[in-house]
Amino acid sequence: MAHLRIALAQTNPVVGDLAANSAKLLDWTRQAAAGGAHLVLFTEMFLTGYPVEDLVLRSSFVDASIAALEQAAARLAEEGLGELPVLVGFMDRADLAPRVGRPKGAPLDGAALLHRGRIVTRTAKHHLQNYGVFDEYRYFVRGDRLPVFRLHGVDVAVAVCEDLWQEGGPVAVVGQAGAGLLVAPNASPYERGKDDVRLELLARRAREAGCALAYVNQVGGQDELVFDGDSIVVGADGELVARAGQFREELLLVDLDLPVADREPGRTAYDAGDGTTITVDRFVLSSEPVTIDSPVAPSVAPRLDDMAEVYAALVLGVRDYVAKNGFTSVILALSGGIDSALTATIASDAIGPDRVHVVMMPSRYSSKHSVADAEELVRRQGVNARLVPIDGVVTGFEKEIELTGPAAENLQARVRGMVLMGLSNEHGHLVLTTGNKSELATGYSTLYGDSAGGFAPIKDVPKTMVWELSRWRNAHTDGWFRMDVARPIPENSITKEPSAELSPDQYDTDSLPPYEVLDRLLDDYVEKDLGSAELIAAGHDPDLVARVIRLVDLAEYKRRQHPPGPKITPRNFGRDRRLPVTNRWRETPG
Ligand SMILES: Nc1ncnc2c1ncn2[C@@H]1O[C@H](COP(=O)(O)OP(=O)(O)OC[C@H]2O[C@@H]([n+]3cccc(C(=O)O)c3)[C@H](O)[C@@H]2O)[C@@H](O)[C@H]1O
Ligand SMILES: Nc1ncnc2c1ncn2[C@@H]1O[C@H](COP(=O)(O)OP(=O)(O)OP(=O)(O)O)[C@@H](O)[C@H]1O
Ligand SMILES: NC(=O)CC[C@H](N)C(=O)O
Repeated sequence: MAHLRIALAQTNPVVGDLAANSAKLLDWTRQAAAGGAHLVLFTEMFLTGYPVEDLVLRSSFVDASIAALEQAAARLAEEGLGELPVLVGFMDRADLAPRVGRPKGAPLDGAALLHRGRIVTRTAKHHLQNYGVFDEYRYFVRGDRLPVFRLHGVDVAVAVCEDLWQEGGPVAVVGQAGAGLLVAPNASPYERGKDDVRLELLARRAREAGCALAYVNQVGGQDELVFDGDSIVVGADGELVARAGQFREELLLVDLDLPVADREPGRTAYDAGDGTTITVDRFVLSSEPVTIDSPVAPSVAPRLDDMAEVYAALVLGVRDYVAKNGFTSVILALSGGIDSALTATIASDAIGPDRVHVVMMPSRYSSKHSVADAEELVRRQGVNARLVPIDGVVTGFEKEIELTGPAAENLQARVRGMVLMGLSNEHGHLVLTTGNKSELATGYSTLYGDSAGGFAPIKDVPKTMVWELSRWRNAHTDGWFRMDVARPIPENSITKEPSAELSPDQYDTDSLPPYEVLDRLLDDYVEKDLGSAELIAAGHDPDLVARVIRLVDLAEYKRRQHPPGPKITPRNFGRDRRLPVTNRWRETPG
């Protein structure tokens, strides 16, 4: 057996900030060296951040990525870290003709090994995923080389993220070619339940590859995606060896006993089992074995439960959107209802209540308890609050333009939106909008009113889960919240019947079915894409199916104008679900 101590750098890069990401590479490599690591692994496209979307189409950005890689190799050596091999993701360019409509030089989702001031080898993602939130085929060409480098007598193979998720390709080739360790840089966004899927997948791939597998994942928020980290090492038998924490940065050091390499260096082409050929390039970096005098105990971070995971994703999504976009404070409208209460709580936990500003804006239809519930939240959390009664503005507007029915009702929501945007302009706060997924699905919000804002923390949270999360948060005071308050949400906001309070005695259930019924139907229609016949066969009421499908379909234009917010379900409104706005296809006639 040979030994290796590997360091998994589960870090939070910033998209487009090559200088900051390079500085982080240096800093974390220094820490890994201090920890006695023999190899450091960074995440997929770490130098550029992930996903960079149409920045890939800018030749200048690809050039900058390659230049940053070259500079990083030199800088590591200058800083005395050259002896420690570093595997890092970056954007590369292939020696290929580009596909139609794309820039010259065909971009690659690449990874490189840096050692002694040089780029020792490069590889690139082979499987280009083009489903869900991903568009890799739009951007990249397929990698067709698989490096296997010998490090202290162990053969180490490299595969990039999606290459683990597909049958055939790099994993199948490692199985044929042989290696002692497979390492994989990843940028795998969070959604509910994905951590269990990942662990099972990695166990299976390790067995297929016939070697241990080290999986390092990005952490942090990037627009509507949240990366959860949760880096994992499994043995060749698929058994879990080590696991990093979720939703936080961590340098995970793992000691591994691995088989001594016995294959000859050289280049060999393999049938990848997916209709392609992959060339394995086996070479020696170092053959001398190492001993590990004081082994590190294998660390398996405790798992968050399901609601804790979702809550952590929302908090991190808000924290990183705020910080990475240069804001220091947020503002939102606080009604005393549960949506704005939960949004305020997430914001307080993300950036601290001293940086959260709430505005209470009662109208003539606001109930007494709404104002009292909002004030109670302010008292519990210590957020900055101001009261702006909107009746005078609404009445002034009505004097000039006569509006009736829904047009008059929406005016209140729009005046509130205007107040928020005014205060945002004046003080530089980011406006958080409070709509949940059930409302977004059915179009139950006022355009340029309560949907106005820059970021939408709970837009992917169905209303029934809004209550669940609120109860969960009131029962927990974990150390990673930036607000150290027990039971931050007034119980009355959780238990009262939901109402838009845009007209007298108005309740959501006047126009919508109970949320338990609605959310089940929305899940089947939006997330599972069932057609109307399948929905009825699944037990949903036929009249309700027709009504809800119509509401969902007609609200596409509102969703298209809604701000981004963190994805937590397998299918969010945004990158996961792209429908035409101008669209006459209907599941049900009418
Ligand atoms: N295809 C299309 N493409 C682009 N724009 C389109 C459009 N169809 C309509 N429009 C525009 O959209 C307007 C209608 O949308 P909008 O102005 O929003 O108004 P609308 O959807 O008619 O009314 C808002 C609804 O949301 C409910 N609401 C409001 C506020 C808060 C809550 C809550 O409980 O949280 C619920 C309220 O009770 C009402 O049912 C039209 O007047 C038109 O200007
Ligand atoms: N009186 C109010 N003061 C301040 N903001 C309000 C007020 N009424 C509504 N809002 C804002 O408009 C959003 C839409 O709220 P609305 O009361 O219409 O129903 P909701 O969707 O159930 O939300 P919530 O549960 O937060 O009340 C609220 O989340 C809040 O941001
Ligand atoms: N960046 C990637 O290649 C990620 C793809 C992969 N299926 C995932 O979510 O985890």
